[in-house]
Amino acid sequence: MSKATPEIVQRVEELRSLIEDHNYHYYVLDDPRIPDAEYDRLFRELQALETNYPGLASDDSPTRRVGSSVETSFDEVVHRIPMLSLDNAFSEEELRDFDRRVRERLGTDEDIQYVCEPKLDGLAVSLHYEYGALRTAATRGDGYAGEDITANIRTIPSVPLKLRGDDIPELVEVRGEVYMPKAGFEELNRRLSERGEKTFVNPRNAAAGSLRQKKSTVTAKRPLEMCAYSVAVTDETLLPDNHWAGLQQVKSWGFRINPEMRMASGVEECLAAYRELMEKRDSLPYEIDGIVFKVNSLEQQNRLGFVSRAPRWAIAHKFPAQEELTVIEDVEFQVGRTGAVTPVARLKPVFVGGVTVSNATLHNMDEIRRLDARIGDTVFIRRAGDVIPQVVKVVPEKRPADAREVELPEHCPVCNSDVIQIDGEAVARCSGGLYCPAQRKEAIRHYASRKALDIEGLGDKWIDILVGHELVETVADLYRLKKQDLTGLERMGDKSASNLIAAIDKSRTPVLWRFLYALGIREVGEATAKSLASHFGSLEAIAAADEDSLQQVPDVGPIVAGHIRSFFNQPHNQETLAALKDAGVVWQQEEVTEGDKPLEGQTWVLTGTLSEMTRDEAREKLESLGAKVAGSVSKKTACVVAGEAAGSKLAKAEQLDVPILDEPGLLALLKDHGLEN
Ligand SMILES: NC(=O)c1ccc[n+]([C@@H]2O[C@H](COP(=O)([O-])OP(=O)(O)OC[C@H]3O[C@@H](n4cnc5c(N)ncnc54)[C@H](O)[C@@H]3O)[C@@H](O)[C@H]2O)c1
Ligand SMILES: [Zn+2]
Repeated sequence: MSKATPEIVQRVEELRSLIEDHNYHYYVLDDPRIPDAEYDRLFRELQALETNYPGLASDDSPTRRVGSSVETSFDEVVHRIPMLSLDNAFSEEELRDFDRRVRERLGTDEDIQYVCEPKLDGLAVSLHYEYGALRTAATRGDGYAGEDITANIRTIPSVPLKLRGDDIPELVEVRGEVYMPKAGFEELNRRLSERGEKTFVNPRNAAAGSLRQKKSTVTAKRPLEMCAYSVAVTDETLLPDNHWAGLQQVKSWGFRINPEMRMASGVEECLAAYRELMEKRDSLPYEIDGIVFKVNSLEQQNRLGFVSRAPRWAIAHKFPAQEELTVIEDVEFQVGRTGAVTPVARLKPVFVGGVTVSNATLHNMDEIRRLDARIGDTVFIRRAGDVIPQVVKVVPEKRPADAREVELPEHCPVCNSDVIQIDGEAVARCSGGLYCPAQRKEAIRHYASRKALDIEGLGDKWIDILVGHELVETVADLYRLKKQDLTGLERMGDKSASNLIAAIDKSRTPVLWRFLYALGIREVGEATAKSLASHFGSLEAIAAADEDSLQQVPDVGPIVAGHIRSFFNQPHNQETLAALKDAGVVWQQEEVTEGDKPLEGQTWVLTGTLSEMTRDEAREKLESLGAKVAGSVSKKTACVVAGEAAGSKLAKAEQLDVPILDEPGLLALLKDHGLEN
């Protein structure tokens, strides 16, 4: 063995202090500064140096100790039996080595019986029960003493406060993992980020942060669960002689144990269990970062014993890391089909979660500001399962001097229309909705939809074909299509081509509100389109109105007015409207069209005096919605409109249980159907 050079001595010192520092951020602050994979590399580098240069070994080294000594406001709990860590295997080879060492130490060639347990990614807790009642709960801390978190533990529903069953030993210690299921983690982070608060990097840190709250009322609101994975009692004869049976005992006392747990005989079965669990990893409702193999026989466990920080009878075979560090090389903006302009980080390619990742979403500008992410920054990338990779954290210490802030582009990178960020909305949008190629299919789909121009047969399939063959770029192109353009396209027969052309043709004379709605202006739904149409009377008037005049219209507030204005301000949208006109599309201010008679088949009765309109006007309006207006009330009457001083007809309606509407009710109904007074 060679003697350590000064460089090596220095590196060992450096690694020790780095690791101590990372331990502090991870275990005490629950806010790691580097991903676990990165930490594990530093740890292994130190382990390797200490093995190669035994002269450098030291009891103070983090490789000999567990966790981090904690100085917190929690009371200290000294562990009766130390709470150790686990050795890791990162490859099949390392697992085989472990199994070989176990057999050598036990002096046997026979297959070892192992219990395979998912390695839940949370934090270890130790629970003490006296006479079956929960007394104290502690975190692992530095392995010898942890924090008293009894009040917080009590808020976790899967922790029994009293053990079930009869012959329970006087003193029982159950250990297990407290963790936060994936769904609860996503939800918690969503809530935190909405409030602009700091989010958790992963479910493990969220679980630790939640359990180590000063106020147990906060912990109670966090979705924590617990699974037991070991048990100890003062009198060992009271327990079965193997780990598996011990866990069944714990289960019978009312604890949850992990349902994926199984037995394996020999290392090959362990490796098979590893592969199977790995397959399942993404579909489990909680995060696991590997599988723990434990020698089942307690007698064998005792013979194997411990080294400084871990038992010799167990090992954690790790899964590929789901978090890694990389660098944001650039941020580009993508335009979605509804015009949302989304920042995407271009990354220095990094292998994470089993694949090479070179892009990650940054969601929106608020998220970038919350993370304080800049181009050039070193960041944590997280890729768990099929979820799109996310930037979860910036490492501020690694920010280069020339890091650049991310700016929202003023113009759509696809169509060059203005990008609009409305106050109070997180998402920025391209305002060239009618023209923008990124929004093309969605714009056509909306234009043709039932409530808009109702072009029968123009569904996703046709839209894909028409756009794919570049026959249609904007909705105006629909009206230039000829049958011969369509026949022969992907299985489209003569008949369906003729039908489509006919359906498009039928849509040339829409009523104004439908046309307005069909334009797909953000936040202009059916009701708003109706209000706008009846208020302004023509598209030209709406296009020319300023934000103040737009806000005169009921249900148009500043946000909607902003969207309308920016839509009509876009030259490309104006061109498309002109092209529609050229193509012979005429929109008309006719209030109710054939087929849009919501009161069809109903008989209404008017009684009493109305203040806002005459009875004749009310009758006309109801008739325009399809109602028949009659003079007397019967069981068949759909509704009676009762104004001031209504008399016998109202009484009759009440007697017959016919619905009654007062004047404000009538006005609201008419307004809903675009009939303003
Ligand atoms: N990113 C950082 O800065 C940083 C710092 C310190 C530690 N870490 C990470 O923490 C880990 C090392 O910490 P560790 O000492 O807690 O070891 P560990 O997490 O690798 O293994 C021990 C722990 O596994 C857990 N566990 C889950 N299921 C279990 C089961 N069925 N049986 C027994 N234990 C089970 C227990 O909480 C136990 O304490 C590494 O993954 C390391 O990357 C990261
Ligand atoms: Zn655009």
